[in-house]
Amino acid sequence: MAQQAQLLAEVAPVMRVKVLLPLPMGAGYDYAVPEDLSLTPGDIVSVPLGPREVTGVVWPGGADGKVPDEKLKPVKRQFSVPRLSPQLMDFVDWVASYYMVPKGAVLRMVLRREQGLADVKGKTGFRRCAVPPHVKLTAKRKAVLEAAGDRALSARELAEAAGVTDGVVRSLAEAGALEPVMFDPDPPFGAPDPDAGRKELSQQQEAGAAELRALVRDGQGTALLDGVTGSGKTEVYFEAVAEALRADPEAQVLVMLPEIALTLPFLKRLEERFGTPPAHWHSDVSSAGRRRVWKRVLDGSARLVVGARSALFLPWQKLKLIVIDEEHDQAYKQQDGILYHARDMAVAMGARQGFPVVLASATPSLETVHNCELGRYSRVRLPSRYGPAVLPDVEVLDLRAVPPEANRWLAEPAVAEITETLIRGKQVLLYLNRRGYAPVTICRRCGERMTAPDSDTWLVEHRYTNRLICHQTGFSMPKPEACPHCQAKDTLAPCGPGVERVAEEAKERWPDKVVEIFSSDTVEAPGSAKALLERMTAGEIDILVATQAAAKGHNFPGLTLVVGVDADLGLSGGDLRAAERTYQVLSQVSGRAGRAKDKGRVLLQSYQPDHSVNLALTSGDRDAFFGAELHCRDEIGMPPFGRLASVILSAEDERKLLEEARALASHVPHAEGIEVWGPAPAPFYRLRGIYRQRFLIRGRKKSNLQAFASDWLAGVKGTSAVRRVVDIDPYNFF
Ligand SMILES: Nc1ncnc2c1ncn2[C@@H]1O[C@H](COP(=O)(O)OP(=O)(O)OP(=O)(O)O)[C@@H](O)[C@H]1O
Ligand SMILES: [Zn+2]
Repeated sequence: MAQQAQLLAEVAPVMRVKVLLPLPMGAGYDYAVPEDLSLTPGDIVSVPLGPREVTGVVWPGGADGKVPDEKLKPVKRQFSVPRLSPQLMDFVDWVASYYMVPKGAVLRMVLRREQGLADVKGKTGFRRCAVPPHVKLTAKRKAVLEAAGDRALSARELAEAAGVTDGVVRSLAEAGALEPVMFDPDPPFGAPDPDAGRKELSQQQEAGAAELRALVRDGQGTALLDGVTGSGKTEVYFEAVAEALRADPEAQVLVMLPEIALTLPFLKRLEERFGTPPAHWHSDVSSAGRRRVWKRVLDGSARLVVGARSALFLPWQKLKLIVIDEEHDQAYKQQDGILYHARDMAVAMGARQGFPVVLASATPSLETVHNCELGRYSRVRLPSRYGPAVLPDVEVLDLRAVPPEANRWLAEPAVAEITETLIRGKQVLLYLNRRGYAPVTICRRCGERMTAPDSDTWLVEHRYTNRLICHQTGFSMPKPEACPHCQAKDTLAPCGPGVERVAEEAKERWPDKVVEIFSSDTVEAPGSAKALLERMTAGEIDILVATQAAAKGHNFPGLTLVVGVDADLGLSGGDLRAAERTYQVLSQVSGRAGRAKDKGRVLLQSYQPDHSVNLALTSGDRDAFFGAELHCRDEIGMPPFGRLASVILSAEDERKLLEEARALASHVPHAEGIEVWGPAPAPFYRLRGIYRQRFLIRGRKKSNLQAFASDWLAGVKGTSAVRRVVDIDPYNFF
């Protein structure tokens, strides 16, 4: 018997599992399971990899058995956290195949906040207690005692609240005047209450809400909430959120916003509506804050999450609804790393896992409009503004007839209307989607255009910081006194307007008014954006000069006039979506005007007053514009009728780049309905010293571009000198 058992032990195969690591690798590795562990797919483990120890996940599909037993390394340990859900792992696999990237690279987006796995030690906090009589109370100590409450705060928090150093807090605690308590550094989030702050809905809103509630009860499908600016889309989709939370006490809901840093007021609104602050996920959130969200999403206790696109890859346990606000926004497309589109991935995730998705916008993308027309998405309309507010009048100012004076950017009729608005005590928004002072800096003597040293991009003058900055790479330098080309002094002149220059003009024209600039340069920290928006909301700013950053979702009750300083700006360039985007931004910006009782007005300064975008904006006939745009796209077989993918080659060595581009060009496989254009140099051919060439693949709607691209690229051997990136459904060709 004993002999037999020994024999069995010798031949019994080692238990193995496949572990996927968050590294750019397509498949996982096999590892041996130590006897004291029992592992299931989804378990988060730590394994040896060369000299390192790496966190990975036991992946479905089983071990491949390629490595012989004796070479197999054992799993080091299993983290005592809930396992990843099978749905999430399926999603990782699917994203990897759709975007042609290794699974491990997608897993890295899930495990990025793996510090959520560390057994974080409880922190000591301090709270108020009876102060022993012998304790001397200085002013600083008194401030600490006043700031202390029944809830424990860390020494740092308490010190900050009292405006003293940590030392003061600690010495008080040592003297027994504060009670030390252990507290969880990642406390669970409050349970959202679906009925906490429900607003009375208008009839139109109630009808929309009823449709969305039905969608949630159905548990599947995508709906477009298509409502004009100020119609109360947010209030309406809150009802869908409430329904999902109500239906299942474990349900998790994700509300995605394109730019959360600028949307802090939104968190407040959610808190009021659901009675507790939501979990908040974004790159600007502190790493401790993100650790808390990650951990609490994984254990299922974070049920309401507001996040940027990367929130899609949180370790969801029971996701039951995703809402994507401003669904048309291109910020949903990731521009580096894995080039995913968060809206498209959310819709795909909902369809695969069987939960509904709500897309909200006043200016939906053509893709979404088309999907509604095909009946793939349902459409819920909110055609009028909430309450007494009505949509603004839009007028185009023909700059050919009334050009602004030299080096000025506001035409006479716009100036007159601004003056009149200010006299009435109302606010004005001057919109220009150009950061900085002037987009181009030219030498008046030799005509040299200032460019970045290792890029083909122009440098933009920023007076605010007195630097020349490249908006593509972030390169910056102080503005030189002499022209680097002809060495002449003081000849570098700004050319064209940026927000800073328009603000300068506004200050000159209306010297007693408060003029502020809202752009990503002037409001870098989320806190300063918030402060500026609050001042604008409170009516403390008369003229706000703003880029797109101000176009999204803000409510300024005193704002009645919006001037598009250069409404043509978005129309130039060979971009497929130029007209669509320009239309979207201008109507979002216009939507800021007259959201309270006073009717708003919008003036668009343009050299192309008859462009279809301007006609659609003035007539308010959005659907006609979309119809015409869709027709065009159909004729040329472009999305949403056809499909695109681009292959971007980049290298420091221009010769090797061109060689590889030529080799690829001569090996394009033949495939029915698929065409390849290029290679063409990227618009900024040289960026940070890297040269780039691009191919564009166009196929039919049902073409498998992934298979085509992978065959093609596999057929031409690459070199390590040339990087290849495939962008599926590309948005920007840069
Ligand atoms: N039923 C309601 N009761 C009270 N206030 C409402 C109601 N509906 C909307 N509002 C208010 O009207 C304003 C506009 O609503 P909301 O921000 O939801 O509109 P929106 O359609 O999302 O607008 P936009 O597309 O411009 O961001 C908000 O201040 C909101 O609080
Ligand atoms: Zn010069």
